[in-house]
Amino acid sequence: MEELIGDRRVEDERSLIKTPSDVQASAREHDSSTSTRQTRSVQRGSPCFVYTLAFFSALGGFLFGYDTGVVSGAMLLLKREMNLSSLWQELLVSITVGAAAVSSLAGGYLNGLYGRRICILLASFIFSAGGIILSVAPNKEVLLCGRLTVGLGIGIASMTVPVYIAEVSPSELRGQLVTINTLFITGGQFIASVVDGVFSYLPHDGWRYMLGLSVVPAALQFLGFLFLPESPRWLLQKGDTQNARLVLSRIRGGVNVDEEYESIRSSIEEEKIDAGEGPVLWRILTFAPARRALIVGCGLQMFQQLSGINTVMYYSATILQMSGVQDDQMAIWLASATAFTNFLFTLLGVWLVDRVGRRKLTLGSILGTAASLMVLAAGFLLTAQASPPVTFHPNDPSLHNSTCITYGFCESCMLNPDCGFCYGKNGTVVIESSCLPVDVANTGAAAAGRCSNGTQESLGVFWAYNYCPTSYSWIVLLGLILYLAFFAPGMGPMPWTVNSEIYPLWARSTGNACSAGVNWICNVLVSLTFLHVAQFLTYYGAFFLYSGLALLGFVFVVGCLPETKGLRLEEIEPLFGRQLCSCGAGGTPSVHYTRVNGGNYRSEEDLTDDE
Ligand SMILES: O[C@H]1[C@H](O)[C@@H](O)[C@H](O)[C@@H](O)[C@H]1O
Repeated sequence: MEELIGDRRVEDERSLIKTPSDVQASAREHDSSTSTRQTRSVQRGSPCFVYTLAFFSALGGFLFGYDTGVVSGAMLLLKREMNLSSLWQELLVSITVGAAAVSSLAGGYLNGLYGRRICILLASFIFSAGGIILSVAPNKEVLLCGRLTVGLGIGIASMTVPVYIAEVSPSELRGQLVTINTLFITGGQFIASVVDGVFSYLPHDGWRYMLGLSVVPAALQFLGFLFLPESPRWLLQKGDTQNARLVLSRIRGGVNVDEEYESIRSSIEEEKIDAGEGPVLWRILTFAPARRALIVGCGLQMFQQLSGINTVMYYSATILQMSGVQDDQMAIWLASATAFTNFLFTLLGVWLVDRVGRRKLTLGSILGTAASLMVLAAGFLLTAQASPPVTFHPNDPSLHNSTCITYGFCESCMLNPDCGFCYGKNGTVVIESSCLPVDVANTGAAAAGRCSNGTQESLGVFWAYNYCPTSYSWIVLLGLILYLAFFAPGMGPMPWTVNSEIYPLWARSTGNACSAGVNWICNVLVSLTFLHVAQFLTYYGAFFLYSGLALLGFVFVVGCLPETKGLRLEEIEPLFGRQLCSCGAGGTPSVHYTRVNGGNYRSEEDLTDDE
């Protein structure tokens, strides 16, 4: 070991011999000292340029949100105009998420090799090409091609943008600026729902505008990034020291960047030794602190999706319909209201992240998410228990072969996606109710019988697809609002923010690629299985399940997520020097990684570290 320490410079050693508790103590110091933060900002100069960089990069987040959000409204029109079967509808929705999963993994390799800037340019180019293909598509095969193309863009953007923003931001603004990316994701989802609403009134080709409009932000981002710089950390890693210093000083508003530059440079020197030999993923898996960071990063992304955000968003229009909004045209605007609430509460997250820190924000958010899911589930449970019986059996011979007419209660009827509940009302009491097959081209009406024109309040006929009339809808609505209020500020953005900062530079691209891949894979899994889970466990069972998974996530965060607020990216690695699932705890670590100018040397206790 002595030989290894050898002739390296002593000053590097001083800054790098840190135990995890030292680093956490420095985080706490930072926490308590607002004046330090202010002094740091003054030293850093105006963050105006950094905000510009964050804005143009976060357009990638906007496109991620827009392209995943816009498809639901576009599909309503497409299925009629192109006569799409449900298999084609599912294909068009899930191919984008599937392609994002694959390209986020590939994005790790591209990021390491060509840099963040090239990857963002590539993503915006792909987004533009995808938007053009979608807007001119003559048939469903070309549409599929376009959806696949935008998915490739989303995957690359989703893993590159947070990394780029984290690497250009000063530490005291990093949390806020990376979280702005998630604000743009939810903003993109909201704008997509408004665009869906506006163009749904066009009799023809409305979907072309919905899908094609994404070209505008994509082209803006492409043009912007032609003039914006590469991440100074990536430049330094590639040995381009001159440009790295220039870019850093430009980003920091021309103030003296010697200290920051030196700290990044010496950390990169250190990492050359940490990094070892072989493929990066292998090196991450065999180097304990990087491996632990990867487990924490992937775990957070997994629990984000397993808490059911995309299911709740998707199901929100129905939840709101349950609460009494019967007008079908309204459904699309109701989805906008949910998307707006998600956006609004993400804004709260931007405000909180550098004030309360990542750990507290995530803990509060996931606990509240679990509790709100229980409220949602309880609402569905009460609704199921009070489910109205089927009392009216229509004589129409075309219905005799339908399984829908075999159901005795609304609950079992609505759990079959081919059926809906048609009923009348006497005050608040449901009367003359039947279970009828749904019109496949328009789920707002039955295929035959009294409800074949959908709900007609003037005639006293009501059509409920996917839900049952209930007086407990207020509990479900309360659950939905609480869910968004808790999820959006913490569990929505924190997995992206934390992942952008916990890996050492040599492992950052690959670490983010893997965790973004986990996010997309879990996203596909949850959305593809939701209807089956609901049929098997009923809706309340499904939401109780998500709530249980969120509680599991809470335990994971309590044990494993260290606080990274206020620390420089180079100061974060030692936080993962202790055994996994004691990262969150204070006190003296049982395992020491002593960084002596170049290596993380395992102390004796570490030999027992086998997480
Ligand atoms: O962080 C985002 C955000 O919360 C979105 O609303 C959600 O659709 C995405 O899946 C998630 O990754």
